[in-house]
Amino acid sequence: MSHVAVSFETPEYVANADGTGTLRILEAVRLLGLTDKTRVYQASTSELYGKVQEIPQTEKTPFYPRSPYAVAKMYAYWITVNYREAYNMFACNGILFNHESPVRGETFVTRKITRAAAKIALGLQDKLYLGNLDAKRDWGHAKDYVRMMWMILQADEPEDWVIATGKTTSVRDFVKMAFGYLGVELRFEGEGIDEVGIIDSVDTKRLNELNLNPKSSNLNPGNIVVAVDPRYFRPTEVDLLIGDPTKAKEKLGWEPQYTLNELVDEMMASDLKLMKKDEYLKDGGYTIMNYFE
Ligand SMILES: Nc1nc2c(ncn2[C@@H]2O[C@H](COP(=O)(O)OP(=O)(O)O[C@H]3O[C@H](CO)[C@@H](O)[C@H](O)[C@@H]3O)[C@@H](O)[C@H]2O)c(=O)[nH]1
Repeated sequence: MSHVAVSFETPEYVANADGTGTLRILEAVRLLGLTDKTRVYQASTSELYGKVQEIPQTEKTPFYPRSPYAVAKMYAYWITVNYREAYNMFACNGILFNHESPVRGETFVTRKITRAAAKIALGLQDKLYLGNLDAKRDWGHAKDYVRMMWMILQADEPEDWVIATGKTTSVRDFVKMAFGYLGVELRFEGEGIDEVGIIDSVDTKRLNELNLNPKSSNLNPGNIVVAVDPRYFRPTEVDLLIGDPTKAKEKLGWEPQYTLNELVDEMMASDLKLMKKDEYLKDGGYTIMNYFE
């Protein structure tokens, strides 16, 4: 269970799956006598930092979890450390900051944005509704992070590691980057729940390059394509995350290979391709499913 907002609706389930679930795996290794030949990677998270106590966040920054998900993950973190110390188990926490890709679940904010931007470009959707546009995240490419998971398990000693890019970007700026891929410049106006994203300009040459038809798309200057829906606000929010991956770089030689721009471009290209299938079906007279968070 990895969705922070959903964890407020299912707090007991997340404690069981993400907290006690980790204990069950560690116990299985111990009780089966597999400690000497097993290496355990615990998918820890930057959500542990929550209401951040230090900027940027390192392996030494104190935790302040802000959701049932993060509290359950806090148990998972410490039980992993405890089994390492108590039973000499090769058990590690990878404290991964947000990592994204074209196969990210559609209810996480990056994918929700790239899918919607692609649908708006194809005339299949009018508007994208989001929650907190000010939230800032340290977004990296999942491929870089999964490579690091593997490196953590090959290390000489079991340790805990921060995996991050060291850069932070707001949700609002991520939206601008996604529309930027389409040759569209957005401007934001208004405040709080009245804030909207309006199309400032459209580069028709870029639309042609992408084989998008300006007439059937919803990309027209003046169109409101982003609005705020308070249903997506969280009872307690994590406002700012930015990690310091110095330890991983220096001790394991990890270097991320993707920039955020490359990640956004890859996600946009993939979602345009995916949504073109919907366009094809719609043109053929079929009903297009609407996907909502
Ligand atoms: N999901 C979502 N988030 C929104 C929206 N509008 C604004 N946001 C804001 O966008 C930020 C990122 O939300 P998510 O993409 O849902 O990710 P997350 O809460 O940061 O958690 C992800 O990253 C953690 C760290 O790696 C993971 O531990 C966690 O499982 C998840 O993958 C949050 O501050 C959230 O409030 C929206 O419509 N939907």
